[in-house]
Amino acid sequence: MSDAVSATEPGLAPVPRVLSIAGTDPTGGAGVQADLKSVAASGGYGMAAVTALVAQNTCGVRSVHRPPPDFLREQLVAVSDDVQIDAVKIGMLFDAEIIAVVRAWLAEHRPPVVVLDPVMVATSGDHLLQPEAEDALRDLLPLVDLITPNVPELAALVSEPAAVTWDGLLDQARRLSRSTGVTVLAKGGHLDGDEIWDALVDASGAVTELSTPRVETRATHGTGCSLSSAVATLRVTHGAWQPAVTEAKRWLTTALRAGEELHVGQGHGPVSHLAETWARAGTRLTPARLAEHWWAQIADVRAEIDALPFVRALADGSLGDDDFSWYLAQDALYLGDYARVLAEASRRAPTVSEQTFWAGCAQQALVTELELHRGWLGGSDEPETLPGPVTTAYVDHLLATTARGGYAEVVAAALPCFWIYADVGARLAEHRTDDHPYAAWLTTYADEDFAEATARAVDLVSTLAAGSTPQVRERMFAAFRASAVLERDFFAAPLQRHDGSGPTVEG
Ligand SMILES: Nc1ncnc2c1ncn2[C@@H]1O[C@H](COP(=O)(O)OP(=O)(O)O)[C@@H](O)[C@H]1O
Ligand SMILES: Cc1ncc(COP(=O)(O)OP(=O)(O)O)c(N)n1
Repeated sequence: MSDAVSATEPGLAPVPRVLSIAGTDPTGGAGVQADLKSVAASGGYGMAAVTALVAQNTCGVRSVHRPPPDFLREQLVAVSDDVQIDAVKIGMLFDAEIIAVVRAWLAEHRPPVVVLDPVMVATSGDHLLQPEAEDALRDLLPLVDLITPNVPELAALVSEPAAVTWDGLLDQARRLSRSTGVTVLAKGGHLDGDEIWDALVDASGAVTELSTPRVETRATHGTGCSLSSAVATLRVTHGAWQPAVTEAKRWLTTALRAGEELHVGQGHGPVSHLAETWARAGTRLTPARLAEHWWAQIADVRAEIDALPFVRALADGSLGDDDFSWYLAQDALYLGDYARVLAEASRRAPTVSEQTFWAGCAQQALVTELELHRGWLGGSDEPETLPGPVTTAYVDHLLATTARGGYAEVVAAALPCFWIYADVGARLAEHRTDDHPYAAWLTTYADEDFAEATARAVDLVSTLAAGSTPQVRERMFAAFRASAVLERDFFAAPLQRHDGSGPTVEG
């Protein structure tokens, strides 16, 4: 049975239908293009009526074409004649004639939620509202439910110089809210500091402050547009401003953090509106990239293994017989339980092909265990050596993962024994010479079937991880890394047992 949530499952909140009334940005970072992505990322259905066409990119505005105001009226009426609008976000209005059209339409239709981002001057310094239209914009304010000015916009709306302190900004926001009767979201992004403060201020003077760490990035184009349209959408879902703003800011911070990954433009690039959605769906993950990433994430452990005295002594042949035999005995003990874990992976496997693969690996682990006893350890099928603390810790980790975790975590925990062993083994095998004391053992590392099984195991686990939720993927990686650390300790144990130091399992 699929565990996907049906798009029409009872109990889900209805999808907010959100109309953006704004200008355009052909590079997609600001204006209606940003609004549509922000609405979608916030769970809404986005619509757009265009006020002005702006030739701009991440470096600045080149020119503005304002279509006849009547055509904006036609767009608005076409939407409202047909669609029940749950929220409106208003952005760039450009001049008094456009403002008059929006004002008349709002007065007639009164959508339940109206958010106004009083766009005036772009970061590049270009005017997106003609200065002589500021009075018309002020007159529009009482018709909206939330105003979201940045520092210079708030200053312009209260006809004062820009605030330079947080208290100064709050004071202006209080006065704007009191004079208009409208809640204000004052944005402090233009003030200095490692923390960015924003505040919701309502007409009664009540203030809710919200802070986020400043994201060090050049990708800040369109943050105001994106935040206001996300807030409009989330206000419909949550029914109140504070949770809507809190959620929108959390989302925007993630989008800001991922903005530079988009490599859009040479100036101030856009935020990555859908970063969170892509991460949740694993859209940008391929099994190959994930495998590369996991391998890189254990580079420290792999380097420590290569530097271990045991591995070096095995390579140059200086390893003592006793230590070598002890290592083989521990390996045999480990393999007996490792085979049980692989058999359990086979039992839980979702496809016959995976079931067969893990069952084959379990059988091979047992064959190798028997070969160790009968060949290398000279005789009995029964172990004579007791498991050392690292062997016990490693086996306990695998068995606990099997007991508590799902299939995905079990196979992730099982992977380092293939992958690290094959990797270290391939390098050790290069040291084989005819007179090497461990020549026969080093030959076993070059086994082609094991290399093939390792490649299949890496592919199966990385495919599973790439298709899992971030939570499951995180648990898989934790199980994988813990096994990698225990692999290291397993290689360290034969010589460490002489100096009494124990395993160094990470918490
Ligand atoms: N570098 C940043 N790190 C974190 N949040 C930011 C950053 N820049 C802007 N923001 C947030 O984005 C929103 C809009 O920012 P702001 O720069 O104040 O307005 P505008 O984009 O309208 O000029 C605010 O909520 C602000 O806190
Ligand atoms: C069409 C259009 N609308 C608004 C803006 C300004 O966007 P904003 O979110 O205030 O972001 P920046 O000015 O910081 O990019 C715009 N550039 N274009």
